[in-house]
Amino acid sequence: MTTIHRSADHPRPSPQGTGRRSRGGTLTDHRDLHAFIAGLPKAELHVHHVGSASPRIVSELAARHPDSKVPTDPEALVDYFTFTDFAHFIDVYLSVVDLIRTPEDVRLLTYEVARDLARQQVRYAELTITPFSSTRRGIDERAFMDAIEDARKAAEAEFGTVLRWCFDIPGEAGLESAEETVRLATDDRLRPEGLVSFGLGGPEIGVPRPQFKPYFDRAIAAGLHSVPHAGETTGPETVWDALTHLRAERVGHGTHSFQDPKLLAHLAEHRIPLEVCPTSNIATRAVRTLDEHPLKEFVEAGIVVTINSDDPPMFGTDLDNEYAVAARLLDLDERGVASLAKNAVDVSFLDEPGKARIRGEIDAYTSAWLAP
Ligand SMILES: O=C(O)c1cccc(C(=O)CC[C@H]2O[C@@H](n3cnc4c(=O)[nH]cnc43)[C@H](O)[C@@H]2O)c1
Ligand SMILES: [Zn+2]
Repeated sequence: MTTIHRSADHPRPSPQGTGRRSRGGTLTDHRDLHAFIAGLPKAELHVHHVGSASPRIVSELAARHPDSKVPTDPEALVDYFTFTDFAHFIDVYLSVVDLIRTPEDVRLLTYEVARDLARQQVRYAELTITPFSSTRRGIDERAFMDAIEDARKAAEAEFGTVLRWCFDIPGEAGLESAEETVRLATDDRLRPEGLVSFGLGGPEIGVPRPQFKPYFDRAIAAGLHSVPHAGETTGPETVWDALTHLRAERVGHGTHSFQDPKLLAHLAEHRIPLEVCPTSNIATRAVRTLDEHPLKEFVEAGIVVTINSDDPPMFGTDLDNEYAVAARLLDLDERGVASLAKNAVDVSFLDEPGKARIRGEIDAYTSAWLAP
């Protein structure tokens, strides 16, 4: 694993505010900025389905399936969700995947994840789902698609949160998983209405990106957008591979891009956004401390960045906290945070009327907040 080590160590990340100009020209207390973020309409572009299972959802699933090794007690879950490295994170992640055994589990998870997003004023989310992990565990493919679609429609009607899907290949599971994922994503009889993109997740070490080119070609030919993870735990060459071979339109993480100035310039020039997930990078130990996170270097290089939560309960975070972290790293006031939130809307795969509606909400909320 390529790990960024640049300054003194810190414990668990905690966003801190600095004085910033705000309402009526006074300095913004960081508590004000947190309150602003909490009410800000947002879009989340990089968040995993199973990785979004809150302690409440995990407990409910574990109670349904008591033979699981996943603890049901929320306090024990905090320890369980402390990772020694990325490989350990994936082991724990798969133990939670093992809790999802029936279409009703899939529906519960999806619907409850939408409820948690709505609580944070998330108006639109692209949820990364790994259908291979469920179908290989015996969930019927038709029932799986119906469960996510049923939850999507209910969530939009009841919470007002629009969900879309990214189906990702769990790369370490091999080309069999790639074939199965692209089949599920492109078969007209199965492909869910909410599916907009195609991804690649799991460990990067020992899982070269180019081998997945034929599967991305098929997904792209079927109208899906390409959004692989790359440069999370390996270097900039993986990001180049994702751009060249997988035709990435956005890059999941892209953290180690900062090691290659030519790559930074390319991402900026071609307006290829990075889906940045700061706390995730600390929790999986891809980056040592938040102060060493390259977010600011990306912005200074002119790259479009979006702020995301990845696997929020597993990383002890949520989207609001990720915006607070970004505000601190980039020294942003309310307008700066609102502009970050609009980046995510702009580069999302939502239709134009939907984007215009959320942009309008962000502007109206920000103006009302800053009004004297
Ligand atoms: O489901 C299986 O049986 C299976 C077998 C072998 C390997 C895998 C995986 O590698 C699954 C990885 C899983 O992790 C998800 N994920 C969540 N957060 C991240 C992240 O920060 N970076 C990369 N992957 C992540 C991803 O969606 C994969 O589904 C599974
Ligand atoms: Zn991810």
